[in-house]
Amino acid sequence: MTQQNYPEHIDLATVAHVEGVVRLPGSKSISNRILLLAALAEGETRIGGLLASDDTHVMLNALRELGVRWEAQPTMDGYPMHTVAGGGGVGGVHFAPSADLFMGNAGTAIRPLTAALAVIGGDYKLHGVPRMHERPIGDLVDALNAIGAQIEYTGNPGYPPLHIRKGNLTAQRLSVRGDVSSQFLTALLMVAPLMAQGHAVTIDVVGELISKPYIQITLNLMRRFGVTVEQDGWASFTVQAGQRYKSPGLIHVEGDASSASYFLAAGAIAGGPVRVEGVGRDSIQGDVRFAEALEQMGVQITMGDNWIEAKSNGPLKAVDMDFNHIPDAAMTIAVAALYADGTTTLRNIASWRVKETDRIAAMATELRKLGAVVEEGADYLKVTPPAAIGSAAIDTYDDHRMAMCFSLVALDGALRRGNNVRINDPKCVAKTFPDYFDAFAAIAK
Ligand SMILES: O=C(O)C1=C[C@@H](OP(=O)(O)O)[C@@H](O)[C@H](O)C1
Ligand SMILES: C=C(OP(=O)(O)O)C(=O)O
Repeated sequence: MTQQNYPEHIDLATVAHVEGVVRLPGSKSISNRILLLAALAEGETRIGGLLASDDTHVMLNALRELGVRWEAQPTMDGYPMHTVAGGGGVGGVHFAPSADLFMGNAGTAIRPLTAALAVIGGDYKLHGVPRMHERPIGDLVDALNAIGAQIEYTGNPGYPPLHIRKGNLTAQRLSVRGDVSSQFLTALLMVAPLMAQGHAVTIDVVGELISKPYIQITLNLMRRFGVTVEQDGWASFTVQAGQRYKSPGLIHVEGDASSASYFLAAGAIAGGPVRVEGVGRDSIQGDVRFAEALEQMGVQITMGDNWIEAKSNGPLKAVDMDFNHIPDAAMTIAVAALYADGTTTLRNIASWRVKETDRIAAMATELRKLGAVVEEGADYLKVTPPAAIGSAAIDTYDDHRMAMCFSLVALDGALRRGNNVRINDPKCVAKTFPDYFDAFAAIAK
């Protein structure tokens, strides 16, 4: 796995100011979607800028176990170029007939692969780290089993581990709940062309769909691989018969917009300007809208096609916002709220409870350690900053975003020298950003 040699915990040395340019690692969401689409497509795909982290290694290793040929070659710009041999398109996808696959804690790997393997058929076991076995997958399994898939739970019903056997999928119409994770709909959309042989396939969404911008990423990348999806609002999606995934040849992975949030927030809290390169106005990721939230907090934001810059503009303004569209980057707002001039409310974030940890509970616990007054609800968080941020050792719950979010407070401590904030178990950043603390140290001068 992708481990940097970080110590047991990180204490930042004293820094004078925060400023600089950060070249972002590739987007996790885009990387894992492209890998699977490339494996399902006709022809060979060359992928520039793929994220190298635990989540993408899980997907790459699974594809290798399934007999998909891929290789990585170094390039002049420091990022490897991955080449994935396609599976021959719809009807021509030949995965190994059986495999035992470790999915780590990568939602973007287990959910789409479950759908793909159920549709392709074979004898597959999928399992992950203990937390993965607490993350729901029942809505996706129900949707697939209802149309003839053979997926069994080998642990607790509704959760991985899973055993997938060969089923007989024939449906022209299926439905899936959209209110626990958008990844279930993403998974079904990605395999819909494999089912749409001889007839169209329509997917109906039951319940209010959450995290909608991630569906836009899915549809955008499917289009890049030659498949268009007809959309009836957010309620139903149709893939017409006879479409096949075709390799676009070369495809480039944007920088990760969720990873960008920590650097932008650092610029917002501690001076700046801090510029991130790799995402900007042209991005297909919803999390670029984190910049809008910062703007509402009074931060000076400038944006180019492929970069975003944040500069502090005095103390932050407290906000009361719905963050359903950017659940990952919203965690960064919860920590930035420590520097606001009043109570910040994050609404409509229930999905936080079923991610790497119960993020609403974890965030509330750790913010309180620093002296904040936090009110926690089933789907919201209210953060009132303390008069002075205290010293604390922050626990990270094996959640990369907890570690990256709270690095902002460690930074504040290092700048103002009044407090000391230690980050326990920083290695968990390996899920999406293995050298995060090195990149962070480079802007804290
Ligand atoms: O499809 C994706 O790439 C993702 C969707 C989101 O999950 P939910 O749809 O479960 O909110 C997000 O939190 C996750 O990090 C990545
Ligand atoms: C929720 C996340 O990951 P996953 O793709 O495993 O759902 C995340 O990266 O914040």
